[in-house]
Amino acid sequence: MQIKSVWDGNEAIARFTPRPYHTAVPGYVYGGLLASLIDCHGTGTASAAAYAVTGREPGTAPYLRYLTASLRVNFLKPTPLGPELVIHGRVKEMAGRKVVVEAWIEVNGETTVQGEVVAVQAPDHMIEALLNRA
Ligand SMILES: CCCCCCCCCCCCCCCC(=O)SCCNC(=O)CCNC(=O)[C@H](O)C(C)(C)COP(=O)(O)OP(=O)(O)OC[C@H]1O[C@@H](n2cnc3c(N)ncnc32)[C@H](O)[C@@H]1OP(=O)(O)O
Repeated sequence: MQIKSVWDGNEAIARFTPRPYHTAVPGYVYGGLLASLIDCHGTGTASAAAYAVTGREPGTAPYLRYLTASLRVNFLKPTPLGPELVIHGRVKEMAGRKVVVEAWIEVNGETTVQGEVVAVQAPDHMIEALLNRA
């Protein structure tokens, strides 16, 4: 998704403006795209939180990267196509290699999508693959 998730010490925020081809019902954003945003931002939030609790600088080695073990998405209201979406992520639970992140999407100040990501720390060989991707 190429989103940039920014950690503010309490939660992570990302912004994304869907394009006209991200549509299913005319005028509204495709749900699969919204689920992907929750997924990407949820795993990014898990990573940022893992660095924060260990007092480490984000993005430094040894790398802390997360895989999606479970993704749940509730579409509360149709999401209008056009305005910028604000994706929020907040840690609900953190234990061992697992981080549970609650995430939601706001448009025009209204929450239209709510989700939860169970993220598990990626094994070393997958972290290598993530770091080496084009
Ligand atoms: C803000 C700044 C940003 C920073 C910059 C970040 C940049 C970041 C960019 C990269 C971002 C890439 C994001 C990729 C996001 C995908 O797209 S990942 C692709 C889709 N996911 C997959 O392919 C995963 C496939 N599944 C697996 O590989 C394995 O099942 C898993 C998920 C690694 C878990 O297996 P495992 O390592 O054997 O883990 P296991 O010991 O069984 O379980 C560990 C814990 O997780 C729990 N768990 C495992 N599976 C589940 C499940 N399905 N449901 C609930 N709990 C579960 C277990 O119960 C256990 O919990 P505890 O008992 O410890 O409480």
